[in-house]
Amino acid sequence: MMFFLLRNSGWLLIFSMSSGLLAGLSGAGLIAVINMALDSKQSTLPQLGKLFAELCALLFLARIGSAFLLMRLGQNVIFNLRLKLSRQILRTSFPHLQAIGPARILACLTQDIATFAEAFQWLPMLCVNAAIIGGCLLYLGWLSGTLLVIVILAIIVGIGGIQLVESHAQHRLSMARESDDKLYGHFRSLTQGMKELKLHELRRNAFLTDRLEVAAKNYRQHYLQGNGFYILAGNWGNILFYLLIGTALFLLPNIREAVAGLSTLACLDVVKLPAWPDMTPEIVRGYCLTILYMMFPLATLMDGVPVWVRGSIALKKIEALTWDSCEPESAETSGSLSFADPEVLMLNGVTHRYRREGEDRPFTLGPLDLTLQPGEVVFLIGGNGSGKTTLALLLVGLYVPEQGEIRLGGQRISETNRESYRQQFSAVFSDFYLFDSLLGFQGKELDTEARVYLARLQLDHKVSIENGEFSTLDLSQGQRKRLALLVAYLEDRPFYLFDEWAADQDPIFKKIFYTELLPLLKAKGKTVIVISHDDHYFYMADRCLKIEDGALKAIVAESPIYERAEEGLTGDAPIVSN
Ligand SMILES: Nc1ncnc2c1ncn2[C@@H]1O[C@H](COP(=O)(O)OP(=O)(O)OP(=O)(O)O)[C@@H](O)[C@H]1O
Repeated sequence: MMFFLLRNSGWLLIFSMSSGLLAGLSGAGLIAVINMALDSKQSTLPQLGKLFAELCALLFLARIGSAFLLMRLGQNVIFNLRLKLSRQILRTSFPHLQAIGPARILACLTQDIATFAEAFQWLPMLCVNAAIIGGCLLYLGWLSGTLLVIVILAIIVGIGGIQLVESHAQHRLSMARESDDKLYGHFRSLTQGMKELKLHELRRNAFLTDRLEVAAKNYRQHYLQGNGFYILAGNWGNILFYLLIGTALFLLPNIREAVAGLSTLACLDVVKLPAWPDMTPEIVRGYCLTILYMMFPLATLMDGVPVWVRGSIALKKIEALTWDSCEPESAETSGSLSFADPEVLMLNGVTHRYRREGEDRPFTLGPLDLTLQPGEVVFLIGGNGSGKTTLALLLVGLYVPEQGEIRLGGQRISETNRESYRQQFSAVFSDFYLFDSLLGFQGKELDTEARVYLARLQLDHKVSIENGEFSTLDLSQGQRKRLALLVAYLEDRPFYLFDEWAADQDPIFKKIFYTELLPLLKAKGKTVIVISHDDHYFYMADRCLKIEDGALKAIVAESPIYERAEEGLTGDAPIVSN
């Protein structure tokens, strides 16, 4: 974690740490002055008082400086991390994001960053307290080298004990974090499957007890064990300091007598034993004061260690989400080749395969060849799981063909121009997402233009648009899909893809979609790919392509399904004729 900080804001970290060190040294200096004042004559008190006031001011300024700098550093790092992570997610290939899964990504964006931020809130305290302890040790060394050795030995024993439990604690906290991922997945099911859970008591109970409760229990268990070890370690360190005070107060002043008594008992030669320091009352008082003064920083340090460890685990977790950030952030930076529209789109021998663990026969789409002409309306039809959406994702460039190639206007689509290629498509997927404003659109006439489409899509009585913001998104699924269509219209791109767009529309709007909106796009020279199960409207397509188990078949005019559609519906007259 420290390397991460140094990499990101090295100078700020160095300044804040130096300031923390100054605070620590001034704190230790204050103890020394107090100790001297307790023992000094009346005549030296004014000088000591002046020194005391100066050290107080220095401590105040250094602590504030260090805390502010570290707070700023922390917030800078969190800000950068949030943006970097979001950018990385957007640059990661779509299949990789699918493989990671939304629960893990969400846990990373919320939980891990929050834990990391929490660790940062401790950082100022950790640094200042570490510096205070350092300063106190220096003062102890100045008081008596022997006492410093004893304290350092105690610290080594303390740290040894802490190390002993730390690996266990860290392991448990890592496991708690793993359980957290699972919990997030269940929380997603809880919020998204609300209706299904409410309607089925047995399912609800099974979900609560077998899934959510188990994951929550695991989390609690690992968290308690992990932090329990830290509590043990913290208190072990604490009691060690009382033992040190006891040693100085009761043992060391009588050490000669105690050693002599013991050696007589053991028949040892006392003269060969090392001489013990003279423990003057001033030294003992200074020593006890310093140890007492060190106890609070030490306890804070101990409390902060698990937070710091959790922060490190969160950071590792963030870094472990190996984003394959190979995609350029924007079409301009991708070294893109521009595509003049309208263009012919060709798929030659394109394949895509899903690999899933434990699956005997992975689904494979293709190899398939397909040519789409500008201004063509093509319907993609086929049974569930036949590969329509997979083909759609390949067409829009979200999936990269494993074999074969895609060409637009003769240009082969590769890593360098894929981002530009994707910008040629407007799509409404069956699992579309609707933003609450017209993000990424510019122009003074945007609201006016959008309002025209709102009226055409019969949404103007439900939604209004002001400065590109929709007044509401609390709409039915069909209405929300119409808004998504409006956004697609405004994008005005050469290729349109609708994945079962009409599935949620009522018969009247279905008819408007197939008989008016699609011909309008065709008239504008757009290439339109429509995934549809509405065989009543297949006659509106220039071509119908059927997918069966990943293989593409063109349905020619003589095909029964096409004929049936043509026979049944040639009488449908468009409602709007422009
Ligand atoms: N992300 C994925 N990982 C693994 N397998 C997948 C994934 N997405 C789809 N599949 C599998 O690929 C096959 C084709 O899926 P696809 O979604 O393309 O079908 P579809 O024709 O659009 O179906 P539907 O009409 O039900 O939407 C299915 O067998 C599906 O289980």
